[in-house]
Amino acid sequence: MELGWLLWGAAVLLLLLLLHVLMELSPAVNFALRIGLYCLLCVVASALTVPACLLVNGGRTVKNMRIIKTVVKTFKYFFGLRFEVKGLKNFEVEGPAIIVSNHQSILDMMGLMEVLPNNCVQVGKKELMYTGTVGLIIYLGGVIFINRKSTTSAKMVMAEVAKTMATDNVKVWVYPEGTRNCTGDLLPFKKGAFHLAVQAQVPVIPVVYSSFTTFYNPKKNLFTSGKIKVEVLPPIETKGLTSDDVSDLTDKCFCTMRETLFRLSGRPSEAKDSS
Ligand SMILES: CCCCCCCCCCCCCCC(=O)SCCNC(=O)CCNC(=O)[C@H](O)C(C)(C)COP(=O)(O)OP(=O)(O)OC[C@H]1O[C@@H](n2cnc3c(N)ncnc32)[C@H](O)[C@@H]1OP(=O)(O)O
Ligand SMILES: CCCCCCCC/C=C\CCCCCCCC(=O)OC[C@@H](O)COP(=O)(O)O
Repeated sequence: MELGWLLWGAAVLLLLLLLHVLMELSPAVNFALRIGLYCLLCVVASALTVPACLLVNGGRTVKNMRIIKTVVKTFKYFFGLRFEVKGLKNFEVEGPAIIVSNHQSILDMMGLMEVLPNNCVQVGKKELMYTGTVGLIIYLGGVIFINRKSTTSAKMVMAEVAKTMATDNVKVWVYPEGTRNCTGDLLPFKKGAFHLAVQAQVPVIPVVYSSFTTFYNPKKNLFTSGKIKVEVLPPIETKGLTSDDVSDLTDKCFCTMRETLFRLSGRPSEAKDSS
């Protein structure tokens, strides 16, 4: 019996040593293992957090986000990530608001939880519901699911959210690029978030995360430790705006966020580029 345990111990040690050597030798193995660890953490942490959410809050509610946030905020220590946050005071608006931010990777969930204000739900693609325990925890957290393949259905869900935001007093977090983009720049913004803000007559609060490209790049199998700068920008008011103003509002927000992204990432702005 004792020899059996000893052999198991030796086997585990050998495996860890082998993984370490492979990680040192091959960037691809290093990347796959670190992403694998992140996914495993998400799956295991979700499985443990589901019962906590059910016991404390009884079912699907935005209040569960507080529990999820506490858990996810510990993940950064596994990957040597640091966050430098500025402008949290800008979240302190009276009542609901639309929060928009850039979306670079599945790692964004760590940055999201670093600054997430109370009573705030995210808009997510419906496919996330089918990711096992992760889908379950996201459902319990009150995430609003949209079908990106059907504009009509997505618009209907957003219109419903515009109606209930005020009564439920929730903030809604939208990734206006609509998909992940880790190029160090922004994709053109979809207009859903801005229609929502105008329909509900609530401010838009932009949040910008510096580019991950110095420490995370799937194409180059790069995933090391790193620092992420986060800035919560002043709210953009929408009182009195109509659907005719949505394009201008979208453009204004895009320009402000792009300028901030370049500044935070130490990249010269377009204006400086051309001079
Ligand atoms: C324990 C650990 C576990 C971890 C736990 C972590 C928990 C947190 C989970 C967080 C989940 C985060 C998930 C992130 C995502 O999934 S991002 C992807 C999904 N999100 C989005 O796509 C949002 C952004 N997209 C939009 O806003 C789109 O506009 C959308 C509403 C989806 C529609 O898209 P699409 O079909 O592509 O159409 P267009 O955008 O091109 O629009 C077409 C025309 O319609 C007009 N429009 C759009 N919306 C509206 C509206 N609400 N009302 C009226 N009109 C609307 C739009 O202006 C276009 O017309 P014009 O071209 O302007 O004439
Ligand atoms: C029974 C099924 C089991 C499935 C197991 C799947 C396990 C998944 C495990 C961990 C994943 C962690 C994900 C954390 C949440 C990430 C949310 C996110 O970033 O979604 C991407 C979405 O914004 C945009 O998607 P696309 O860029 O358009 O694509």
